Amino acid sequence: MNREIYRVDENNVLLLPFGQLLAHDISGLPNDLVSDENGNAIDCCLTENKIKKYTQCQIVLVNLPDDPVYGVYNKTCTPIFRSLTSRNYSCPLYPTTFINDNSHFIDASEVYGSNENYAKHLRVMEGGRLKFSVSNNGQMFCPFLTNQNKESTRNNNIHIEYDTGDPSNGNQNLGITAMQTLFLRFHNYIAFKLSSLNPFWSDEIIYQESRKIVIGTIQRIAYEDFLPIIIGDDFQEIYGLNEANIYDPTINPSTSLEFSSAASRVLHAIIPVEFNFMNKDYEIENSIKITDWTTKSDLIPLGDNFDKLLKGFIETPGRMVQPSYNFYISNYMFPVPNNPQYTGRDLLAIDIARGRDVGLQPYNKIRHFCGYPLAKNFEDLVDLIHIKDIIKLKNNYYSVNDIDLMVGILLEKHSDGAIVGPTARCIIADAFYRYKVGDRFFYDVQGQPGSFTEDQLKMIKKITLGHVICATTNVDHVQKDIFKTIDHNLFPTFKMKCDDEFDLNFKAWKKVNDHTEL
Ligand code: HEM
Ligand SMILES: [Ca+2]
Repeated sequence: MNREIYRVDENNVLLLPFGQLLAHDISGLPNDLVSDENGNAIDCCLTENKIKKYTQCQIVLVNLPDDPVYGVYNKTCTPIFRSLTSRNYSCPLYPTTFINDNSHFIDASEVYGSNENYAKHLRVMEGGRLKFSVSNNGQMFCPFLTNQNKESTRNNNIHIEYDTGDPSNGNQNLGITAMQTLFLRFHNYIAFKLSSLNPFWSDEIIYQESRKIVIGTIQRIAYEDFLPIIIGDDFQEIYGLNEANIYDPTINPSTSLEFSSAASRVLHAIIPVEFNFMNKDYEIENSIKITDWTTKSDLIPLGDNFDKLLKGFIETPGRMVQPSYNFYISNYMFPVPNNPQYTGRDLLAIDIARGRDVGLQPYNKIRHFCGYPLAKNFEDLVDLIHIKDIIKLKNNYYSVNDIDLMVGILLEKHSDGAIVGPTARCIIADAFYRYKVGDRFFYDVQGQPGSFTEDQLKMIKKITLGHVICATTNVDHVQKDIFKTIDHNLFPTFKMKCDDEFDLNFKAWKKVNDHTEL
């Protein structure tokens, strides 16, 4: 039985995996399993470990005995781990810095890796291509790692893990794995096109040029198709995010923890209960519930599943952002099959705990930072939060200054044209502004070494996620507004055939002189 009744959105499910891909481009806080002196995994839920013994056990979640879900399983503790910090050897005292495993820039690090060694490891070193595995029916996937080669960190029931630029998250669920696959294929597709146009190019030139195009494509989709849905067209304009990009070396392009550990996670609310596998006739052939699909990465290369999964993303209406996550993700995330003891987790509880782990300022301070009055009491929150929610806050927090950032921004009324409220919108816009203006290699920056030519830029600006899907899968129709649900019966003309409309031409990369180096 589906325990979840939720409002659906005009946006489709595809917004979710693309959003997650982007989220893990800019951040990945390592919070590894804790081991003892002998390297054995430690159970943070054992009484003696719960609070003091191991620093990383300090944020275990204590579940109350009357918890409607965990109470039934007599599960009084959920083991989660503190994020790792970096050592600071300098003299003056600085606040603790949290390690980010992924490069902060939006640079497709989830496809190429965040350091040179890993980037090399992912390459074939021939024809500019990335390594890949081939399924039984000849389709390309991220390289398969079997459990014999690499032990699954999450669940030893997974038969395949994929080698991606973001090893910690690329295997987390079918959605993100599908996006990793899509962009791996897109890289190799471009590499093939460029090497056909310029047969004299070396592996290195083809790899770097293809990589630049993939990064440019992800950046363009992020700013022109994805972000306006999240923060609203008007706000994006007012914030200066649509202006011609002039690199400013004084802008810090690092990921802020307010963004990665709170504002971006508001989009966890759009995680649906199920993913649908849909065939060419728009029939749902199979649906996988959240409690299952986080552990089913081996489903993707079977038969036509990959195409059907993408079709399902495009055609299924998404979940609306609302102040709660779906029932399954907030109770049963990452279950361990065949384990008689219930072990699911609560993503929302983890998000709140993570905010405390990394020391986020409370909601009241951040909303003030975003230009709203500092609330002196709960009632002052009424400008941004509905009165019925203020009452709930009052029942759960002692002071208005205690409200967790994650909780406050989830409860804010959505801003006009946006799917988040004013404080989340402000943090998200700030992050995207800095990723763009502070990035010397952002795709539309001109006059830097390696900047695209005018013709190349024109071409990049045309590439939508629809083009990427058409170029790399057997999905046959996509819509121009790729993140909107379009009813193919009511609006058949909004759907375009991949063959006709989504051709990609890379002639702007053709070098006339065989000796020209890029
Ligand atoms: C099926 C979909 C998703 C699942 C199952 C999922 C699950 C998770 C989990 C388990 C974490 C780590 C929590 C922690 O220990 O702190 C996480 C972190 C995060 N998620 Fe999601 N997520 C999903 C989709 C998304 C989406 C759509 C976004 C945003 C657009 C997003 C943004 C983030 C961010 C920014 C982090 C923090 C990354 C870091 O700094 O480590 N996630 N997510
Ligand atoms: Ca990155």
